[in-house]
Amino acid sequence: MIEIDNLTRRYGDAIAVDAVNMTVETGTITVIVGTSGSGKSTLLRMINRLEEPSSGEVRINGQSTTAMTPHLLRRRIGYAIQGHGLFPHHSVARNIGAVPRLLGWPKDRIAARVDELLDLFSMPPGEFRDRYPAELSGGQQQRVGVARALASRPDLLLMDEPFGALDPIIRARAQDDLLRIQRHLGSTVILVTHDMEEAIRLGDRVAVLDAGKLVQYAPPAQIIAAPANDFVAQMLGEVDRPLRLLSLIPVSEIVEPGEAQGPPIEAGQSLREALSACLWSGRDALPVAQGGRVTLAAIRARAEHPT
Ligand SMILES: Nc1ncnc2c1ncn2[C@@H]1O[C@H](COP(=O)(O)OP(=O)(O)OP(=O)(O)O)[C@@H](O)[C@H]1O
Repeated sequence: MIEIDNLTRRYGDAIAVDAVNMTVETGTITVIVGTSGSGKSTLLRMINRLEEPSSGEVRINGQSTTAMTPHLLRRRIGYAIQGHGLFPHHSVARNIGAVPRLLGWPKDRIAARVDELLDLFSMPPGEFRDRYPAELSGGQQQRVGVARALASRPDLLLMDEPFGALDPIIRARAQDDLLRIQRHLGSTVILVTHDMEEAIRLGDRVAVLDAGKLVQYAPPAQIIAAPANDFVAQMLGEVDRPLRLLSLIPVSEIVEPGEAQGPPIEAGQSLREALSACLWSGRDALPVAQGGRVTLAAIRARAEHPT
């Protein structure tokens, strides 16, 4: 568990992060979202002490980070940034193995870990381990950056706009990769983005920052259904709120007995996908592969503003 306790960072008279309190559960993804200059990166960088707090503290599993040597702390915490920050003159394998090497792992253990991570990120080791960053696409470089951050099995992975530079299709794939790998490894992830869509897609909990203050910290469904103030509502974009809400609810929640025509939808797919299938095919109900049906009327009822 990561406890952020009254964490504050001042630069002269300006307050970049203003008395933030939040608790991050082990094995979850927390996304910090806010507009430019809201203090997201500063908050993230105080967790691994790339920035020192002006006041307050961070505790990892009950232990205050102020008591730890910064560079030793940083070896325990993975850190991935936009533009990946790979060493250009080191091979992919050497880049991924950087922290395990610092930790003194034996060579064969590092090599096995590099191959395991490349496999996990769908980059065949035989093809990729000896390449240099310049011989990779932007998306592949990004994956190597995240693989490097995960290499030593850190307790915690901090990610600062890791997918910011990617085009929308590669970005969606990178997000899926992260979700899959996080579930597989059970890592605790804290990720910074300015994109609310990304926050809702990835976060078990979403922390909204405005001018250094934490204005809401809640699961995505709650942020959408009950934004804490106008700023959060604005970040969500009023027009898309019903669709965002539907994207979080599986078909299984509103499946009902009965028949429907046409190709079936899976119970695990989202109501947003079901709505899209209804609109595209002009039908007002879809059969569900696991039995029963889902109707347009029931989807509409779930998209209405919660009272
Ligand atoms: N080293 C510094 N010296 C002075 N002010 C700083 C410093 N670093 C950050 N700031 C200020 O602190 C505030 C928060 O910056 P921070 O980089 O944390 O914001 P951010 O939300 O990550 O923004 P962005 O999305 O643009 O990266 C900004 O007003 C910034 O100008």
